[in-house]
Amino acid sequence: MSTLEPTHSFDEPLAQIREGLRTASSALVCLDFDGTLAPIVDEPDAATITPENRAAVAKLASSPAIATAVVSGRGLADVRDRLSLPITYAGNHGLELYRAGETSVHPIAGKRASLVEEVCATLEQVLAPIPNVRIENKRLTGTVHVRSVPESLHETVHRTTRSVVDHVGGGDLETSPGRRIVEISPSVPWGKGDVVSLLEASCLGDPFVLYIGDDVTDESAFRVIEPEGLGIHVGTDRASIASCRVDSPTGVASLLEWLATQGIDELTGGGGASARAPSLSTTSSD
Ligand SMILES: O=P(O)(O)OC[C@H]1O[C@H](O[C@H]2O[C@H](CO)[C@@H](O)[C@H](O)[C@H]2O)[C@H](O)[C@@H](O)[C@@H]1O
Repeated sequence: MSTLEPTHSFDEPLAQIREGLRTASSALVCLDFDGTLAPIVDEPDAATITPENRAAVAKLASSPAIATAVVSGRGLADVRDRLSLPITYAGNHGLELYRAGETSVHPIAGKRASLVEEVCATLEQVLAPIPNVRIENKRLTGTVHVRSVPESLHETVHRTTRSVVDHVGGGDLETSPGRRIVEISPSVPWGKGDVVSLLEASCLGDPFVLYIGDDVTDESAFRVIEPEGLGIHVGTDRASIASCRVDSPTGVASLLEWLATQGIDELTGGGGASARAPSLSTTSSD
């Protein structure tokens, strides 16, 4: 288990990325959206990728040597609209995937969308008295937001959500935690880690894989890519199994900008445009 403290020199993770890129035939860069490319905000609809992150992802997308994917808990159409860049997108924690012009949906999740719909509709009614609670129906999954709900009512929201999910879903749906949210998903053994493995398997040769994310659902992706690849946790508010971290979406932009310039040169053996080294730090193990 990793802890957030102490942080060490920035040279070690960068050296690992350089080495990984130098010895790989391709690279896969996977990015979470909320809290990674976009700062966390109170209103989910208002989340926006920072201009720096957009510019860096666009640069990465233009490199044939690097496959870039956004892997989000948001619905696929929602997250695609928020970037509108020609890359791969996995929505609903990997239950739906858009790549090379084609969309695929996890077959069991597709069949359980009506249950998610029913849970969301029920929660809209039973949670109506809770101030500022927000229910996001993402078709294959749902999210109950408590960020703006008074702290004293969080436990009520969590308990009510679990109870409705058990009642309507009867074992076909489950709940899991996120950043001031309760996620409602089909109980299938498929998450961000699985979709990242799928993307890795379809890369040319033996790719170097980087995954950058801030939320608990990103941990499954860190688990599948390390130690050959590198997991980068965004934030300072909780422990992560990722061996490296940056402190905010601003730090993510520096790293992506570095990847899109010097990183591509390491991968392709180019001469090297220089970019300022990003502020990466390693996290030590307990
Ligand atoms: O996997 P992600 O792309 O990080 O998506 C996870 C959830 O992100 C969104 O909620 C989070 O961001 C909101 C906007 O900043 C914030 O208000 C909320 O508290 C966060 O949990 C999104 O609304 C969810 O659907 C995603 O599952």
